[in-house]
Amino acid sequence: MSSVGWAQDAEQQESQEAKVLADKVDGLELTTETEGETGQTNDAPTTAPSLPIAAPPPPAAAPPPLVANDATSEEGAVTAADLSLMRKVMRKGIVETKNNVEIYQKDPNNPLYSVKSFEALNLRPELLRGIYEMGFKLPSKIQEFSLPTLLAEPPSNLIAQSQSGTGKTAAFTLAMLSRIDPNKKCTQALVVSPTMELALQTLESVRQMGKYCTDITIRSAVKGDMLPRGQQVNEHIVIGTPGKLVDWTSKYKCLDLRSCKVFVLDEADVMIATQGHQDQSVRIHKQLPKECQMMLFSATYVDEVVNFAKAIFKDPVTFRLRREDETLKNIRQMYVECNSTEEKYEAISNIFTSLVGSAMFFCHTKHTATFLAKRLIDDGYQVGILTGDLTADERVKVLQRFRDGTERVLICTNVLARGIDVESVNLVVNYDLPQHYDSRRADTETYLHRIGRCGRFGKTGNAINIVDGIDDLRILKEVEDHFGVKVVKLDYNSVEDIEKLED
Ligand SMILES: Nc1ncnc2c1ncn2[C@@H]1O[C@H](COP(=O)(O)OP(=O)(O)OP(=O)(O)O)[C@@H](O)[C@H]1O
Repeated sequence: MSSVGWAQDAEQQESQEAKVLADKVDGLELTTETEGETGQTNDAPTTAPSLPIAAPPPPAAAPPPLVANDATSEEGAVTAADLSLMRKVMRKGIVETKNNVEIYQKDPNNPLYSVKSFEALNLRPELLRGIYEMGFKLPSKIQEFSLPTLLAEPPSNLIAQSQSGTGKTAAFTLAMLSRIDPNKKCTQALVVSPTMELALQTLESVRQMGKYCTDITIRSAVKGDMLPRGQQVNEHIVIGTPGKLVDWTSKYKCLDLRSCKVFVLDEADVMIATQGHQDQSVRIHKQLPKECQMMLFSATYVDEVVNFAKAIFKDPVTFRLRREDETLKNIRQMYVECNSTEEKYEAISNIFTSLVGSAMFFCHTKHTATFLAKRLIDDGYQVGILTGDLTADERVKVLQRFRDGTERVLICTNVLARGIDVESVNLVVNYDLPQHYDSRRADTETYLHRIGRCGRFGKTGNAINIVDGIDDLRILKEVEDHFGVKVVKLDYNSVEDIEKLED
């Protein structure tokens, strides 16, 4: 779904998806929103939309009491011994995590490694104050590499790849904040994100890093944001989704990009690879001045996407990873073999029972996510569910509850596969393996992004794939071959394999 081929025509894609998935693949906000949601209105002014401020996540090592199914099964997909192994592995991960970052930042082969300090990157004192207050000590590799490139004069365009959770957001945020001239009251930087959740999360990161740049203004442009009729956006930084930004720039003409100096395409590969997003991104791009600096970031890129980007963005500096470096060693990848939907459910409820920390369970469709959430809730488990079916307000609330630790399990679709950063998440479960439903091949990019919701910035993470049948085993094998990794079967006999995974 995420990369149906960037050259594929939108109609063809829609009809294929309609045929293949009656209940619709969820994950990307492709459509232009309805006028009521998007347009200018005569409603009370909402120029500064109230946005959630991320609360610090609860300590991961203090799991709340389990709700139901506390007894572990002795038979079936996951045995009691497997579960106790998993609990042990997860607990061990939480203890190790505390010391990981400092160790990793001294290892030249690690993506968090750096030789320079933030001071040596010539950042403004206000920005240094902001990032030190966030607890950052040293830059990661992508920050150390990209910031000097992005801040050099004349500005260069950049296409950058770095593993999930290695600080790409801070890299472009610091560059963007450095380039704003607060004396000019107009939009000077635009960030385009594939989903509302990611746009709002980025907004919050920019707020935190820019906390001491008090003269810089920021706003979102996502589903539910409205402007009073006739009002123009004049915030220095605007962060939004493509549909809303196209509406504001082309339809309502309330966002003028002629003074924009920085354009960030976050999750650039999916923005280019998905036809609807590509069209919208190109439309926005056309309104930017020629000299506007382009910054493209993602954890995954296929060659066609990079070639397309290189053709559009003038002389970009490119920073790519080798395939074998794309996966993070601090995420243990495992699988559980099941033989029916019933066994899948049993595995899921057992995993729930052994949970330490927080988890995201990924389903391919809204329909499956709803089914799974309902069944778990009926059985007494406390879970959150987030799919594209919810209203903007509901989505914000559900994610906030998960960040706060009110629910420790969030059942979701690919809407949350990319970019979402919730510190307490130490387990990702693929209830459905990510695949391209047209070709039935593994969707390796989505796989990487999904598992990247844990194991962030040096933390230890666990990914469990629920495998049901021969097709799933084949998909898992494709994942292994693509990344050159071993996904270990979760059973008691593989304890050594599992513990070895991150050594
Ligand atoms: N230099 C740093 N020191 C400590 N923590 C950092 C540093 N840079 C970023 N972080 C933290 O690491 C986490 C992951 O960063 P971020 O979300 O930017 O990763 P990313 O590379 O954009 O991931 P993804 O590919 O999933 O979008 C965040 O919580 C962020 O605050």
